[in-house]
Amino acid sequence: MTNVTVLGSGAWGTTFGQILADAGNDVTMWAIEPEIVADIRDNHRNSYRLPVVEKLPDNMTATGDRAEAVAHAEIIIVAIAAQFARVALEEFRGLIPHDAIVVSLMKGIERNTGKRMDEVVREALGLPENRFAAVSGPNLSKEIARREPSATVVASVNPYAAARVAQACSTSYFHPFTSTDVIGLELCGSLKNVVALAVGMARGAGYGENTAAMIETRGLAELTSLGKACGADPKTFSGLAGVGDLIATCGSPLSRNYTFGANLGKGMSVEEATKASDGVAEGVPTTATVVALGDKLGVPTPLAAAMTHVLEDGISCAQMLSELFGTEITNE
Ligand SMILES: NC(=O)C1=CN([C@@H]2O[C@H](COP(=O)(O)OP(=O)(O)OC[C@H]3O[C@@H](n4cnc5c(N)ncnc54)[C@H](OP(=O)(O)O)[C@@H]3O)[C@@H](O)[C@H]2O)C=CC1
Ligand SMILES: O=C(CO)COP(=O)(O)O
Repeated sequence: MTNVTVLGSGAWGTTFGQILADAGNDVTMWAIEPEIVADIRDNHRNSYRLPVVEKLPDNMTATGDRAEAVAHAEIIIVAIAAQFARVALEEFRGLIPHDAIVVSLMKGIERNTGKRMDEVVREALGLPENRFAAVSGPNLSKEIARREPSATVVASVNPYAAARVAQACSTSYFHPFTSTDVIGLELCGSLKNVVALAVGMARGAGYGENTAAMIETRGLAELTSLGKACGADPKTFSGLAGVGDLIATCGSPLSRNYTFGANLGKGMSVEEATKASDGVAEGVPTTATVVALGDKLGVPTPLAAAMTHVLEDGISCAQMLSELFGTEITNE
């Protein structure tokens, strides 16, 4: 049994808390909103962010007090919307036990710095690399909340930390694999959201399997070249966190990114799609950072570039696809 604290009680944070509790750990959820804290602590529910679960496990509680939340934590999980992670975590600096492992579940890139979540978490908390792990994979929260079988990847440069986190979140329905490729894992999770926005948009506009497969495959190629240029292990891109998550996210209306894109494809504006979204669609703020990263590293990112024109200039799905093709015939 391990004391685990989850910072952020959104859909995935709460679901992951349930996994950890099912695995036999004592779980403390932290949320910024007092009514979410009270709901989890007193009613064993999170009716605000995860109403699909009727009763959360008994070994799962909540607090809104930062110091109390992390005081006895051996593992601290971070599941906060990526653009707010830094500001939220800076409040925990100095409160984290000196030997706790900190784990990011987040899938996004910080908009004003272009930094990955491993970098943001470590900078905000002053955390050494060997106490950080990232978790990413095809993990649609609502399916896992219903305890449907699924798998994920836990990556850390410290194999002991990865194994410890994997052990803590291993249940009969949730199977973690380990990896040392933190950069690859972070990029897979962040970039597949951009691809899911585009696939969702094509679906919303009424296009079928060929168009979806074309966007997914070109998106994977983009993700792989950018990842390689950042120093990721190319094998990660064909694994669960890469192709696996791409298949899940691009194929499901349970994905907020897919749904956001689908709403754009049906004719909603970015503002309307944001209002309609059931939680954070991380691909939206991440798309422009992908283009900037590609520019910096000299890697073409035609899909992300076309999607920035959707998000910033409101171009249609047909225009986005025509931008993606370009005018030249090239080698695949
Ligand atoms: N849902 C999923 O299926 C999966 C999600 N992820 C990733 O996990 C991360 C969290 O996703 P998810 O839980 O689903 O998102 P939700 O939209 O359900 O929740 C977002 C969370 O961020 C918190 N938050 C936002 N701003 C702040 C702030 N300033 N300070 C503190 N907390 C803040 C919210 O708090 P509050 O509720 O109080 O507003 C909430 O707990 C994302 O990066 C996502 O990509 C990864 C795998 C699967
Ligand atoms: O990352 C996810 C599935 O692996 C969840 O995707 P969304 O954030 O688009 O809902």
